[in-house]
Amino acid sequence: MTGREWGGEAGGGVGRPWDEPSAEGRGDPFDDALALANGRAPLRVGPGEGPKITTVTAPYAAGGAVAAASSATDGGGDAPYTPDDPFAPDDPAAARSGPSGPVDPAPPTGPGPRPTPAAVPWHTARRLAERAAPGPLAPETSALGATLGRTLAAPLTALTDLPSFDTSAMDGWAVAGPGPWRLDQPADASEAGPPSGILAGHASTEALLDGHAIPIATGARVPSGATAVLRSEHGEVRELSDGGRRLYAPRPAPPGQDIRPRGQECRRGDQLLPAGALVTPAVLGLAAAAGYDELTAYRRPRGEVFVLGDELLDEGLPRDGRIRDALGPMLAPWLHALGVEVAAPRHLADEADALYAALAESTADVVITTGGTASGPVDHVHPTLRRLDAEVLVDGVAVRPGHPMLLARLAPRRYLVGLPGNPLAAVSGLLTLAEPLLRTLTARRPAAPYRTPLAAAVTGHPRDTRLIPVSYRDDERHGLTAVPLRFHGPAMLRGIAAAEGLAVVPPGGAERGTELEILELPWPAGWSAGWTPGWAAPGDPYGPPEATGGRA
Ligand SMILES: Nc1nc2c(c(=O)[nH]1)N[C@H]1C(S)=C(S)[C@@H](COP(=O)(O)OP(=O)(O)OC[C@H]3O[C@@H](n4cnc5c(N)ncnc54)[C@H](O)[C@@H]3O)O[C@H]1N2
Ligand code: MOO
Repeated sequence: MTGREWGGEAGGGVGRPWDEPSAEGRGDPFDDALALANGRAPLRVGPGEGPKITTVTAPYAAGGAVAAASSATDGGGDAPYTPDDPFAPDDPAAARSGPSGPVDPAPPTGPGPRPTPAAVPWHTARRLAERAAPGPLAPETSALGATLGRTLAAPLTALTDLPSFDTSAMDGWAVAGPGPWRLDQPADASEAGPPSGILAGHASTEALLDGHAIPIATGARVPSGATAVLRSEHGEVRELSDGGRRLYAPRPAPPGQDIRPRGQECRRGDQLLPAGALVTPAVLGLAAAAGYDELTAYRRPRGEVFVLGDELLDEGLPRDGRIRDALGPMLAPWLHALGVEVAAPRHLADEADALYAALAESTADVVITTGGTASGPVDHVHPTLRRLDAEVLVDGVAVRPGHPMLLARLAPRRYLVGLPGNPLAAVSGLLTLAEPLLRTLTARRPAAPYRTPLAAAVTGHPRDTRLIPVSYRDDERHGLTAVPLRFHGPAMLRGIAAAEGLAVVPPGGAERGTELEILELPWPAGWSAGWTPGWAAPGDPYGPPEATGGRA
């Protein structure tokens, strides 16, 4: 299969900057990685190039004897930590690993030892995930509020001038010509009560005569003939002997003062935002101001989360060797922030048939599984994908934590991201594979590349990229730096919970002061905060009991 065929499903109608040829060229590294991920020989692998197939020697060990021997110091192992705050300096013992061991080249049909293609480099995996889908899902026209977090499928064009009439910017008087002015009352002013003048929303049809003034409120339509607005604190009203009143100003009121002219912000037909803009709360406000009741935005992908693991509990304290599910509560809102319409996570029993049935029945655009990606006795993800004849696009990534993560195409335009069960490894898989895939499906733009110097050295993995939670520090001496956080073991969430991003540490590590790429987390801006899924009461990540779909 060529690279073009591989990305060749019907497109979604937007320009795709990612179609540009990459520095790695088209076809070869991607096709080779894809072929190997599906247990086929790469199209062409020159001497010393490309991934290699090795053979498993130890039961359930994806990495064989060498991986088992190195597990205490592998990115998959947890370095010893003192109970300390997560902002303490990184522990250099935290990320060392031996090379992958040999594996059997023939794919077995059940869980356990299996051929393991050498992991795809981290940046390549992200690009494969970004290109896995041919483009965004179909655009849909929805009520304004329903488009929050989606991407505009068409430019936002002003349906009206803004402001749509000459508007008073201040409370005071509309005046015509130079002062002093004879003070009028609007025709509908009541005899009793204080003079209100022209209020916002009450269009005056009477022209203001030269030398006259009329009270006006902020936001009210300025009457024709008015040349300026005089603020209430800048004028003085004096009673006249004829019963009338006169308005005096200590300074002249230049023409146009405190009037927002019609069309100041935009003219009808002006483009306010291009197609591809993310619908934020501010965009909703702008669209409403510009006259929109609904918007056309790309549909959110429908996502399902299948949480695998007989050891997982939905509530209470860990007990009897069982632990709380940390991933269901975390992934649903995180996926929502990435643009997914996510169903209540379902726990599935560690049974191959349960996973097979769930995947075969799912109609979601994107299925996320957690756990079961390795080669243990109940790790059913790989065998089930083979049983479903899914096309594995990425099978293992050279990143710590999270290296057993995978990406597969279940059917045209339906995808599965297999996240490892260790919670921080799952976060790594989410940002490495799910985020770029979802970015394409939702037509979101990639975050601007962002690099920040490290506040402290970070030990690297000898061959793999490392993702490490960081928090920003800004001080006069060093400026903005990224502080590596502790508690970044694959099974830990304490570091990431305190983090503002994940630093991308190259193989071999990075010295203090090295500028590293930072993966932003979707919530620092906080715009998706407060989301309550339709399927769950606050604090109940699994929704109603009938939606849990399995035992806890
Ligand atoms: N022999 C080897 N064993 C393992 C290797 C290896 O290379 N050789 N890799 C390790 C790494 S690294 C990871 S990551 C895990 C991936 O395993 P799975 O994806 O199959 O995940 P599980 O075995 O189901 O679970 C791993 C771990 O995570 C806990 N877990 C699972 N789900 C949850 C959840 N929803 N909330 C909280 N914790 C969860 C589970 O109890 C296990 O402790 O494989 C290693 N093994
Ligand atoms: O260390 Mo594993 O890498 O938890 O993915």
